Amino acid sequence: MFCEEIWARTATLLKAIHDHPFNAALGDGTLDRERFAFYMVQDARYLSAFSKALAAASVRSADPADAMFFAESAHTALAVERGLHTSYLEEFGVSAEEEAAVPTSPTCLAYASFLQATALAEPLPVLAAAVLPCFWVYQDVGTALLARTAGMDDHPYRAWIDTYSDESFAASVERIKAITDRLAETADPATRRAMAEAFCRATEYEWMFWDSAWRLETWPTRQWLG
Ligand SMILES: Cc1ncc(CN)c(N)n1
Repeated sequence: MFCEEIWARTATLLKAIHDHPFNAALGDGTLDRERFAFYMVQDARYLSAFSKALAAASVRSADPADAMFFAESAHTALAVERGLHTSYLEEFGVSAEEEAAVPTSPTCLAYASFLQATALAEPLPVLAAAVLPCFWVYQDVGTALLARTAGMDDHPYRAWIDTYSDESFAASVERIKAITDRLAETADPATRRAMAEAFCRATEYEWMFWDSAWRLETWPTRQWLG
C-alpha cells in the first residue's frame, strides 16, 4: 500500500521531526512564548494556503464522499485550527494589527507556495499525497506529545496537543490515508512516483517549518530593501 511504503521511506525524517528542539521544548512545556507565537503567526498563514489546497482537492474529486471530506477538512483548517491560533495569540497579547505586520517567513512562503502550485498544476492523486503529511505528521507528533505530557494538566501548550491528538483528527487521518491509497492503486507509475515525491517534499517542509520557528527565521535580504 502507498501509505505504508511512504511512511517507511520517511521514517528517519519523521524521527528528526519528533527530536527537533522545537518539538522537544513544546512537549516539556519549556518552549518560549516568542518562538511559539512566531510559529502560530506563520502557521495561520500556512493554514489559509492549506485550506485552499484542500478546497481544490474537493473540486477535483469525482467521488462525492471524497469531495465532502476535502471540503470539510478545508473548513476545519480554518474553523478549528485557525481558531486555536487566534486564542493563543489573544492569550499572548498579539493584536490582529501586530500579527498582520509580521512578514511571512521564507519557509512558510515556500511551503504554502508548494501546496498552491501542486493544487493548480498536479492531478488529484499528487495533491492528496502532498496534503497527507499535514494531517499524518501532526497527528503522529500530537499523539506522541499527549503520551509524554500525561498528567501535566497545566501544560502551557495543552490546547495545541489536544487538537492534534484528538480522536476526530485521528479519524480524518485514516480517511485521507484511505483516499490516497485508493488513488495510488489506479495511478500509473509516473503519477505514483510524483505522489511519493510530493509526500516526501511536504514532510521535508514540515521539519523546515518547525526549524524556521525555532530559528525565528527572517529574510536575510530584507536589510538591503528600502
Ligand atoms: C505547517 C503545518 N503543517 C500541518 C498542520 C496541520 N494541519 C499545521 N497546522 N501546520
